[in-house]
Amino acid sequence: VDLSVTWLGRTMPGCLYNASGVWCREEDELEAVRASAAAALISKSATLAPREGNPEPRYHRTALGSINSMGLPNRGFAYYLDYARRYDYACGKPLFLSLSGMTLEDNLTMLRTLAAAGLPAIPEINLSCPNVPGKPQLGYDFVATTEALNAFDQAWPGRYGVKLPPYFDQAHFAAMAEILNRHPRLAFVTCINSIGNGLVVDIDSEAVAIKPKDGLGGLGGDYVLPTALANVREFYRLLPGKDIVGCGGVRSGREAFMHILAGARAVQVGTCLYHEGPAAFARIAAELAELMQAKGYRKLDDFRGRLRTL
Ligand SMILES: CC(C)(C)CCc1c(C(=O)O)[nH]c(=O)[nH]c1=O
Repeated sequence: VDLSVTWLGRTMPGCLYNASGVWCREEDELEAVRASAAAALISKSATLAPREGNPEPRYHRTALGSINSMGLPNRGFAYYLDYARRYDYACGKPLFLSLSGMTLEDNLTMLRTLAAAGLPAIPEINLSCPNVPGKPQLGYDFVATTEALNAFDQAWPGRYGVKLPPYFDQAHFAAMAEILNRHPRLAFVTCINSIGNGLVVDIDSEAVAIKPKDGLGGLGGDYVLPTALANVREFYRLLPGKDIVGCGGVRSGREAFMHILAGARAVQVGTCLYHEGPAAFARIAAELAELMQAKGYRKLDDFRGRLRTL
């Protein structure tokens, strides 16, 4: 069984890697992912300046997944750029850098600096990044998204990707697709980021689970799998020629299989990785291979995007 993935002009040895934000803020975490069965790696969304992030508790696990309001804690763009300068690209595992500037100008500064460095690292720009206060996150503001993508095309000469928040309305899928399809160098979209502003309540303490935002936070894990699959499948249909990276609810070979069936080129693991660590990649890959073997599939192209409707 062959789990390799060819995209962005290269072949990665498998189809699984980390979701930005999980096991990727510090160099030792990135190195642990790279040394694992992960087939690629992506860094924690970088802002221009380092950030402490929100007060703790800011992450909480539940029986069905996770809630977080981390607040973009990261070492700052220069730290991840330095890692990208020293990275051994010949290892065959692509390095992605997630960017989440506090302003559009910061995103452009990071893109221009990365371009000047001339490295094989690929930017994945986080469209859940903060927008003007009082306005929705960038990915939910179609005018701001249009302006941002036009600016990214000017600041970055190569191929890039964006991390999308989940959409829940057919008109929103269509509106975003119309925008994304105007950008030929936008090579991939990663669906989905956490489902925003959930609220977890503890009935014993009669309190919320996390401190920031009076308990509101992004949901991950089992909670988000159907929404993640829907976003993968809709954008797979709506963005011909672009790759979709599946993210959301992957905890075994089964969910990885579902994401690829829905059209995913590669698959990211977040909440499950947070708790299991990088050993999760070998386990999930083995489970996926076993599932493919049982179904008579030899490679991912045998079933990618073949989700049947009734
Ligand atoms: C939510 C933001 C802080 C604006 C961006 C960073 C981010 C965070 C975070 O750092 O809180 N958590 C997520 O689940 N997704 C994200 O994209």
